Amino acid sequence: MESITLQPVSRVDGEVQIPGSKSLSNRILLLAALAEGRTRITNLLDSDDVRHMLKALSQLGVDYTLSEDRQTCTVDGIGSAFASQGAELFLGNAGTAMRPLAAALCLGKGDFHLTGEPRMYERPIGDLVNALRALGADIEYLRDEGYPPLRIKASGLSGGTVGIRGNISSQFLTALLMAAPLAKGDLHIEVEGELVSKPYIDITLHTMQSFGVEVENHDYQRFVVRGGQRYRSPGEIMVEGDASSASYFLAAAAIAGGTVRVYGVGADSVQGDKRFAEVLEQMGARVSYGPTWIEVSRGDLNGVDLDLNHIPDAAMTIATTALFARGPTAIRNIYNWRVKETDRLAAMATELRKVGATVVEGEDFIEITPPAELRHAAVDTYDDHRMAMCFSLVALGDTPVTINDPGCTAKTFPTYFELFESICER
Ligand SMILES: O=C(O)C1=C[C@@H](OP(=O)(O)O)[C@@H](O)[C@H](O)C1
Ligand SMILES: C=C(OP(=O)(O)O)C(=O)O
Repeated sequence: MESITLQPVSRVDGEVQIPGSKSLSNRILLLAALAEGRTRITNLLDSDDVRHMLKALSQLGVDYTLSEDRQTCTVDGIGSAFASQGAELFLGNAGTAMRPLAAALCLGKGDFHLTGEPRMYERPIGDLVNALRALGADIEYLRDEGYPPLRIKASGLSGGTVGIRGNISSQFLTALLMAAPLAKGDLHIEVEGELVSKPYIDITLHTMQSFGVEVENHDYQRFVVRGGQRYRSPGEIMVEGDASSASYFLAAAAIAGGTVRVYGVGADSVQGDKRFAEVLEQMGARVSYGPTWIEVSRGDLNGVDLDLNHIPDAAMTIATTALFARGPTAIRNIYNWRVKETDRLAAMATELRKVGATVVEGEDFIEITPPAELRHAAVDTYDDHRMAMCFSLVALGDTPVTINDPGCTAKTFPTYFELFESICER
């Protein structure tokens, strides 16, 4: 389908079970593959990013079985690093596959090519490659210096002390941390500069702990991981619902509730994006929590001025929620929006203007002043699932919205538009 037009929605109400977290699904799959023993994973996300990880693991010789709905996966861990000759792994545009696999593959033996979609070749990986090279890895850039595709000739990683820059993507640190226990010696990792997207490191440490590995965390500045270890299967592990995916439903309730309750992510969630609900509350929505759910009801929304570096994905949802607030909203410290699925700062500014907002786009911030009346526009989505999902919220005003290429939500949320419809009243 080329585009979808959502007619104006007068009210939203209901309950939604949010599909599994992308971040947890891909971490758990990788660690289950490396671990000793069999792991039964439930509530796995079925989306493009996860399919890329699954296919890569299969090419690397990992045996697993999937249920018919692909949400239960039993993985037979190999109990060591990967060994393979000439594997070419196509990882689409999945950062959670590219970065962690690049590090994990260096641990083993063999020759690997990591490829992806054109946009993946514009997403930086140089900081991670530099750190891996310092630990003895042989990695070659096959096109542009600092970007995939990569060729890795693996022969193991040494221990030692290594620096990693933190200001572009936390996924570089995540990748090093997850590889570290299988390095030959103890690894001391020092974060250089600001660490962005910090809560994703908690997801990493939590997942490693589920697979039997403890990490010394010195205030997110220095990490120590003992080398020569193995991951151990926890037996069974359930993937939480995706907190970033939940943000669209919670925002819809804040704008046009009724009340919406999302199940799968709640107060007990390990995902930083659960804190999106706090931002809605600051804007004026009513929010309540259970251990595994969050509920939001409509409020009179006011604009906010916030540093949302800790929730970069859910922060995009605030940009379109801002269309329904009184006064301007500023979202700050989000430079790395520019190196994700698209340049999200530029894309967001362009499309918000199309629906009538006044927008200031800074190098690392965006300021949005809502229009008196929203305009019907055909919104371009730039092959970015979050652009498509964020702009669906425009239908909560009095005008329709047309979303071009809605199928791009398949990266993390293939069933998004169906579930969104399930809470809409017209
Ligand atoms: O580690 C992860 O699972 C992720 C980390 C974040 O990326 P950055 O660390 O690049 O901001 C986030 O945007 C991405 O969707 C998932
Ligand atoms: C930035 C994102 O994805 P990735 O895991 O590819 O970095 C995202 O899902 O918003």
